[in-house]
Amino acid sequence: MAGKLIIGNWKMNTRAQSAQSLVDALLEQPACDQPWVGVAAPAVYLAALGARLQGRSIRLAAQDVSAFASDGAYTGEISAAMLQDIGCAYVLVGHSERRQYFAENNPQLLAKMNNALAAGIVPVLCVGETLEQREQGDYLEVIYQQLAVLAEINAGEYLIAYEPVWAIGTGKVATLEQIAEIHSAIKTWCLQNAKPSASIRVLYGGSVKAENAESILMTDNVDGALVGGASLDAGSFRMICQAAGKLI
Ligand SMILES: O=C(CO)COP(=O)(O)O
Repeated sequence: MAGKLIIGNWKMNTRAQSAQSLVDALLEQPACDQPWVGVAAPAVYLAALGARLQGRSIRLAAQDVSAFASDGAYTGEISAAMLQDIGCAYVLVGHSERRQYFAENNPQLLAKMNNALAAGIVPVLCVGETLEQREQGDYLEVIYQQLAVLAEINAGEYLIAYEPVWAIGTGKVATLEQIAEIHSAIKTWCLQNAKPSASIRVLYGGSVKAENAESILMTDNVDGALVGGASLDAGSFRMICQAAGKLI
């Protein structure tokens, strides 16, 4: 798909009613009800939102998927097949908050990626360095280690999201130069090391807002945005989607 992709990551926010209202508000906006717009809602609301989105263009996304492939005795887990069953098109894999709070590592993330791909869901591998890693200067090495998962994947369509940890929820957006440097490095690494599908697409995430979306989306090698806080406000998210729509 050409053009820019926008995925809103709601994280652990909303209630059944507010999740429904948010999706309803987005569906009313032609800029948002597009196949290049996705919403990553909390797992417990995905089924209801999937039903609401049937026949519409906005894509449903999950925030995580189990590393276990098949049904079975894995209390609390949600499989890729379950996510596919309720209409998820995308799933986030290895978000920095999951790496931080759940110690997710490359072997687990590879299993999650493969499970999503086997279920026909496009996984979005999230990578990014902490402030300390950036200040130490070895941030590219950190990102390459996170990307190493992709070298183990044989086929299938996936996305990458570059989210510098220091820019998430902080209001500190990376500069356009920093974004361009990393996105270009990610694509070069993938060309040399991964067995990608048709194209390598890299989204940027970290304090993307209505005010900065257009300049970020116009930056070299930025194929879209993964939006946290601003995706919880229908007006802000609409403006970000509008900025993306102008660039098709
Ligand atoms: O983590 C993010 C999206 O996955 C970014 O969050 P913010 O847009 O709130 O900084």
